[in-house]
Amino acid sequence: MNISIIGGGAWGTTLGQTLHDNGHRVLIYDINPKAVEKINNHFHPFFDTILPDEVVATTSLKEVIDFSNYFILSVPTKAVRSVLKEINEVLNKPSVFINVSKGIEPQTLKRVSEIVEEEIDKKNLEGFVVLTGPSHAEEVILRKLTLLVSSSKDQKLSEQIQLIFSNEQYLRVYTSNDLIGCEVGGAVKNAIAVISGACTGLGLGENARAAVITRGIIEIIRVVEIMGGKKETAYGLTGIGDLIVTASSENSRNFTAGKKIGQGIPVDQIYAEQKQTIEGIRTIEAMYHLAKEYNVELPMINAAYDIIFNDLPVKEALQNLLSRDLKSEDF
Ligand SMILES: NC(=O)c1ccc[n+]([C@@H]2O[C@H](COP(=O)([O-])OP(=O)(O)OC[C@H]3O[C@@H](n4cnc5c(N)ncnc54)[C@H](O)[C@@H]3O)[C@@H](O)[C@H]2O)c1
Ligand SMILES: O=P(O)(O)OC[C@H](O)CO
Repeated sequence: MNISIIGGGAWGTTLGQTLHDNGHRVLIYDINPKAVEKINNHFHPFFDTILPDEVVATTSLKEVIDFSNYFILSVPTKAVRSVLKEINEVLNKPSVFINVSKGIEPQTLKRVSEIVEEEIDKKNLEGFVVLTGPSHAEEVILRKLTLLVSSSKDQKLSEQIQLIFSNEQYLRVYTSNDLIGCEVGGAVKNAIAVISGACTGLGLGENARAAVITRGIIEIIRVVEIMGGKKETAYGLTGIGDLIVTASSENSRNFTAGKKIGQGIPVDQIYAEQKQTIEGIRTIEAMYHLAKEYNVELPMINAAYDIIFNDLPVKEALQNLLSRDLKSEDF
């Protein structure tokens, strides 16, 4: 198959290699000419890896649209709406959108599937799939074992995407019928990973990390349920699985950003120093608004919001969390 990849960063380029491994032809589109040049010189734009000659890139949106009717969305979530508007202006055939970005729009609380439905003309929207799960690009590019989940309202389509991405060497894809749960888990785990990193930056230890991960899954479940997903989905790869890999890894951009927050580094400086996408801070903003709008209890996310957006010192935020009424853990 021909498959178009929108966004040739760490993840999009890595998936390009996987699709090539699986016998597909890929064309990557990126707004950044330097990334495109690197890929066309067979270097991964972020990792020290030589790419297969057939993994090629372009800065031409028209070229990537003409190339196929399967589009992988691997730009940061904040760019998804604008890039879809641009695609919609040129697109003239029914197409499938496979989202691999992980976030929720703070202003609208929309998931990427909803943004796609709003921005792509109905006649050209053949289907939507989210492909998500615990997957550091650093490992997938080295073909290290990884499990993902493909989910769509259209079961046949999620099975097709499962087949396209799976191989017997390193990548196994499961399907799920809970699109909302998969989208929400993948997004909210980034917010919890920032919080986990902040604990490490503050000098707290593994006890604190285990506590953040465990109470984090409770906050994820609350969001999944309020947004219409199934809580069981959060127990799987797209929830607990992705939370573990992100909230306990120095490879994670979200964990690393959180660590810097814990060390008292201002968020503007973190964004300026970190070239790659950090989704979690924006998701903390989205979840803070969701908690207010739907009256959901998200104490860790609210504390993180106060640190990042209201300049509350990290130690004070922690003190506030610890001085809440004592309660039972019974489920
Ligand atoms: N890196 C990973 O390990 C990983 C794994 C799974 C999912 N993700 C998710 O994938 C998404 C992308 O992450 P990444 O790590 O590849 O980020 P990245 O910063 O490495 O790459 C993003 C790319 O998108 C390009 N881009 C930005 N705006 C664009 C636009 N309007 N048009 C075209 N290209 C544009 C950038 O130039 C950049 O090359 C994020 O939502 C992330 O959470 C990342
Ligand atoms: O490096 P991060 O924090 O963006 O996480 C990457 C992936 O989402 C892990 O599944």
